[in-house]
Amino acid sequence: MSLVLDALSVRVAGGAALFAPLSLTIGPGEVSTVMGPSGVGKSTLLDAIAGHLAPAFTLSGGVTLDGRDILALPAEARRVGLVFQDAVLFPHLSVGDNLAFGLAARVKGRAARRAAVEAALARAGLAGLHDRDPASLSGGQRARAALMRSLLAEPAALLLDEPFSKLDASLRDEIRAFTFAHIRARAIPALMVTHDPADAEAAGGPVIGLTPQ
Ligand SMILES: Nc1ncnc2c1ncn2[C@@H]1O[C@H](COP(=O)(O)OP(=O)(O)OP(=O)(O)O)[C@@H](O)[C@H]1O
Repeated sequence: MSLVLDALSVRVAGGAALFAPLSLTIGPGEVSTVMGPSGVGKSTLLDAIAGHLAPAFTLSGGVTLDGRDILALPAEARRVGLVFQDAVLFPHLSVGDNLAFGLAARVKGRAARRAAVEAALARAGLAGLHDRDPASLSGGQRARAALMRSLLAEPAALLLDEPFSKLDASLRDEIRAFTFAHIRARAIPALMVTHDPADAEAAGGPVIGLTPQ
């Protein structure tokens, strides 16, 4: 599974491109990092790939995932997961129901869905917390649950927008290692936006500097 960007560029409708066209191939289990000045369009780049581009922008270039052109597809058909720093759990659902919300549609039947959620909770070190209220979890537990919810949807690629920046230092290393281990285990390509050079180093993949056009 590879994610390929071909001269991808975004412009404000009727205006100039935000950044120089970007071409990039991200292989299975690889995490490429995008860095660049504030406002250059890093979050907008991820939105464009995920299919959530605001109407104010227009897109040029191509994006393929596993050889399939995804730009013509609606967001929900792209199989691209997006994890961001403010990823929150739905407060009115239990922790387990939050994860079940992300569960791929192919998992049918109540018992099978419950088993898949329990297994994911255990993998995230959250065993026994199925029925808990999200507000009763620690910040690190919430971050792991939100990440698991994204992974349970079985995305074919994962986009990470400053995923660790709200975590305190003691948690950051743990969640970072957890996230990258899961990306490798699932052999999906990932693209991460960050301002933190330590994130890029831990990701281990290429670092791309996004430059204003
Ligand atoms: N709806 C909009 N209409 C016009 N311009 C917008 C709109 N939304 C965002 N922008 C502009 O698009 C540019 C890209 O924003 P974006 O959030 O992608 O930057 P970023 O590189 O992720 O920044 P940061 O590092 O600060 O998060 C910014 O200059 C922003 O002001």
